[in-house]
Amino acid sequence: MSPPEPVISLRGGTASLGGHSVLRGVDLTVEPGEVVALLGANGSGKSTTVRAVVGQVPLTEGELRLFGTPLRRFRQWRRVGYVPQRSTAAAGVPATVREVVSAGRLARTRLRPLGRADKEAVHRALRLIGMDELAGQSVNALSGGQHQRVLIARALAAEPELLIMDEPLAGVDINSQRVLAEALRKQTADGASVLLVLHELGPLAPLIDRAVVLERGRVQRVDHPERLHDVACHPQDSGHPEASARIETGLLP
Ligand SMILES: Nc1ncnc2c1ncn2[C@@H]1O[C@H](COP(=O)(O)OP(=O)(O)OP(=O)(O)O)[C@@H](O)[C@H]1O
Repeated sequence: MSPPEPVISLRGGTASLGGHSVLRGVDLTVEPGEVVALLGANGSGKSTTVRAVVGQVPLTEGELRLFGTPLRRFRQWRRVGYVPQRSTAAAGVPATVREVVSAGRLARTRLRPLGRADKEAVHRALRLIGMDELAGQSVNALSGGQHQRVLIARALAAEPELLIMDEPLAGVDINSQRVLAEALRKQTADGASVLLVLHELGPLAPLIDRAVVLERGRVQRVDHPERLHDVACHPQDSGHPEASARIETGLLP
């Protein structure tokens, strides 16, 4: 039997934005069930890499496959959940938390009314992310961190096999970070694969199988869990006093 195809396979990904070369030959693989973190300093190309993976930034060179299918032929977007870098896309819309999270089912329902399975998936996502008590509240009454959690719940409601999140911890307090870590642990236990852009690993550290560190649009290095765990959890023991600061920029010693 041949091994399963990687969920994401990017080879030599090259892209330009506004006439500037932003990705310069990025290789990135996410195997089924893996949790991969993309780290790196501001402007190193993390968001552009994930936007290329979801087809929002065209590659000028390189090859990208999702679930084994070249991107140009890939149509199964309901298998992919994407949470963009902190956005207020839902603000200003006269909608409740539940309604925004229900939008995560659109790729499955195609504007048909939500069925029982859809409602259950929405309820599960709200509970997973600790927003069930706020389900009936207007999204305009939410704080920035709560907003971020709603967008994460919207992605989870789609029950994606691949979850891609760009800085999901930004502006989210430590308790909510733990809630998110637990939600992700459950997703991966159910077989989901995850690609995360992070500045700090925080409570997500134990979940991460591999960290790909970008520098100026290239992969600078790939780190494995033992090392990540040591540096994230015991920076003072790593022999590098600035280790905890460095992990925030992806510049591990
Ligand atoms: N729309 C755009 N037009 C021109 N340049 C852009 C555009 N978007 C991003 N860039 C540039 O591309 C480079 C990579 O940006 P990107 O957002 O991918 O970095 P990042 O690693 O995600 O950074 P951060 O940690 O700050 O979010 C940066 O130099 C940025 O200025």
